[in-house]
Amino acid sequence: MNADVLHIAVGCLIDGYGRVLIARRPANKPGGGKWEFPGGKRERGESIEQTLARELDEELGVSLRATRPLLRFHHAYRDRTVLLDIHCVTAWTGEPHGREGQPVVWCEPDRLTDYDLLSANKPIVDALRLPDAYAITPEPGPDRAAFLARLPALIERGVRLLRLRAPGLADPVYEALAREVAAITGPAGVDLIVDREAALCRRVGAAGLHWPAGRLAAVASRPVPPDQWLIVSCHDRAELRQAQRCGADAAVLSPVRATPSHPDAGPLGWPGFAQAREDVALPVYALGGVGPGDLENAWRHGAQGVAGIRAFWPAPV
Ligand SMILES: Nc1nc2c([nH]c(=O)n2[C@@H]2O[C@H](COP(=O)(O)OP(=O)(O)OP(=O)(O)O)[C@@H](O)[C@H]2O)c(=O)[nH]1
Ligand SMILES: [Mg+2]
Repeated sequence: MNADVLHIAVGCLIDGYGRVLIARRPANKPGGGKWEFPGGKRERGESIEQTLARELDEELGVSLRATRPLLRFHHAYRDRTVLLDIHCVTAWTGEPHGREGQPVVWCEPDRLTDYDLLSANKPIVDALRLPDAYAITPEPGPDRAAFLARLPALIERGVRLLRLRAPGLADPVYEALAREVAAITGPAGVDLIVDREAALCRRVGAAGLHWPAGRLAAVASRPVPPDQWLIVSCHDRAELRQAQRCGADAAVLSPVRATPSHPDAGPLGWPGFAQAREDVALPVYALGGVGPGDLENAWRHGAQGVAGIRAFWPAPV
């Protein structure tokens, strides 16, 4: 690693209510007065896990018990470049407090944007707000009532992010169905992600838009406002990087394994997945022959979580 790059261990403590701990940086440090996730610089001879443990002890007075990687990316500030190595911390001992006199706050992920965070932290906030599963619908088929009747079971299973994928439907038919799906998912707190036009996303009251990488590359600017998700389908590192440049919030990278729906696409495998998503400042879901049972493995390979159709979609009721 370049010696001029500061390697930083960052810890996102998550409590039993799903809240995250943030701290206010002292005025005399770079980015003073802004909010951050606790952490600090790796010292010579330390592993990044050791740095994380030391920094969270020094800054918060806690001992780590369970962590997992969340994101890892470079960010260039005007005066310094950092490699942020971000981990979720889900178990610890000790009561976290600002040991260096810094104010600390427990914050719901959706409220993090109310705080003036360090400017590198946008992807971290997105990763904390997004769930670890992204469910995608199969083609709805001719019986729309039967299709809609399967949604409650999906919600029951804890799905919080759902893409309505129906390439076989004409635009007006798709839009009408999207409204019906939104009427079920909205009250249940599920974020519905739609395909097609950004204006359709607004009209049906969806939470965001899903586009293939090529479509995003062809427009001049991000097609949705900051309060709607923009999730992009990618198949390699170049597409992920481009999605990041074009202002995407998250990506789906596929196929991890060969699937019946895409038998000809060469699978990435987990090492290929990890390599392609390395140093991309976006939460990236793994797609293609994976499901909830792959979650731990997906995290270890740099994924936000798993995405899929078959693995999530309940059997007909
Ligand atoms: N801890 C932390 N650092 C971050 C975050 N985001 C981000 O860009 N950084 C950058 O990473 C670097 C972290 O350095 P730090 O000041 O926390 O380092 P430290 O705890 O070792 O402080 P020290 O220099 O007083 O010993 C800073 O340049 C900071 O701007 C974040 O969320 N948490
Ligand atoms: Mg620090």
